[in-house]
Amino acid sequence: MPNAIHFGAGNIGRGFIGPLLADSGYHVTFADVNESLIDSLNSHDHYTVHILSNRPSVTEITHFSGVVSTSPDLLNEFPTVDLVTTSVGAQILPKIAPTIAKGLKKLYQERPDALVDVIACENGVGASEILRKEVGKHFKKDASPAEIDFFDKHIGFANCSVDRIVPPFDPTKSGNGDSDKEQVKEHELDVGVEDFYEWVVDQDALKADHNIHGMKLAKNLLAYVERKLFTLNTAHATISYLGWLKGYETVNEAIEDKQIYSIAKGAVEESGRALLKKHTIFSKDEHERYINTIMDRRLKNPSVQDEITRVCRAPKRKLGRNDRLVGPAMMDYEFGIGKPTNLAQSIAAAIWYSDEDDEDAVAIRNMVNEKGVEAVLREISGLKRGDEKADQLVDNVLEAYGALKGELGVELPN
Ligand SMILES: NC(=O)c1ccc[n+]([C@@H]2O[C@H](COP(=O)([O-])OP(=O)(O)OC[C@H]3O[C@@H](n4cnc5c(N)ncnc54)[C@H](O)[C@@H]3O)[C@@H](O)[C@H]2O)c1
Ligand SMILES: O=P(O)(O)OC[C@@H](O)[C@@H](O)[C@H](O)[C@H](O)CO
Repeated sequence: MPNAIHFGAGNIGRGFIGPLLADSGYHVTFADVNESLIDSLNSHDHYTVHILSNRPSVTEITHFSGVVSTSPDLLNEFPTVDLVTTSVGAQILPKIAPTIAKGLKKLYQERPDALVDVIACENGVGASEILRKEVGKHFKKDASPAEIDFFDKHIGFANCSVDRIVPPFDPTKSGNGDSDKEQVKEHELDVGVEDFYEWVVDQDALKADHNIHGMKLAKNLLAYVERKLFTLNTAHATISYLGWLKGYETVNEAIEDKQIYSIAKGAVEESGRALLKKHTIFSKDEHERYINTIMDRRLKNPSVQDEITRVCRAPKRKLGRNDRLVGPAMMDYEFGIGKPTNLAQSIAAAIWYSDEDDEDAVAIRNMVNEKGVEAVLREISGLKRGDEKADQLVDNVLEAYGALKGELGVELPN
């Protein structure tokens, strides 16, 4: 039986990547910092994935175990590993890199001929490449030439696009009916997922053939990553930041607000125009269908009750230069498309987001109060002063930020 180590036993780990690996015959060792989650994984021989749709169904997941990611026991899993995957959050990748580096050294000692791939299943451009650089720094420190050769030639780091909405799971709120026996949550490992999924992996970066059902292989990975991040995630974030300011708690509530729907649709049209110019593999008709499926089917799925605070989480990452808001807005300027007014409203709403339980949001509000909004755009979003296009976006967002209160007709936080 092939073996996979998956870092992050959260929603995507248990609800998407873990199940695809298990269904393809892998034993999955989940590695997570959450000790009680690991105890639970080790004390159950199965858990259930609930498909949240108007035709609900369930799949039972078996052949998994858990290990605390900070425990030395995790290193003992590496000599038999075939594939390493992650879904911990892009900002966490540098934290797990030293462990992966140590594990790969152990793998080299016991199986110097092994070919192993590492796939970071995170929202973000080039996540596996970022992980490769981080792991490489640790692996290559004090490494022998043979070890360095092993790292460079035997370990693949393949970027991917990973798409499946996996909200916090509460079967009583799934919209599938409380009385439906199939939807009763058995234990805390159970997870609810939308029926749609897409996992596209860079075929040129893989060192081995892993035969995983549901994993699509493709060249032009950047096109798939940006199409997904700059459409699904752009709309999701826009709906959620504006929704939070208007007092909604779920994505379903916020998307029914006509003003929010219209800004979100405008934002994905603005990003879509640039995406089609940059990535010519997608036709205009195909992209229009892609947008419509997201806006009118996936994000409106009444069986998926997603929390706005989950979608808004980590706003520093989401305001990053290459992420879902600033990334497509800058692409509009770069491809001469014009002023992305809807994206600017979305960026402004993200800066206004002030959930006290979100440490990024608190840091952004403090920065706004101490240094002003422009500092957020320059320092967090990397919009360099003197770069003409970046300066245009800054002006556009500052205008949107000031007008947002009037536009939405709500009181905004300090
Ligand atoms: N949930 C979704 O709809 C969805 C869809 C596509 C992609 N993603 C991406 O998948 C990744 C995970 O998202 P999620 O929704 O599953 O989050 P989550 O919070 O449900 O799961 C993350 C898991 O990582 C663990 N973790 C955190 N730090 C760790 C560390 N240092 N070592 C080991 N484990 C650690 C946490 O304990 C948690 O169990 C993110 O990059 C997200 O953008 C999520
Ligand atoms: O996971 P994040 O924090 O990057 O973004 C929140 C959601 O938009 C995201 O998890 C989506 O549900 C997911 O990307 C769908 O594929």
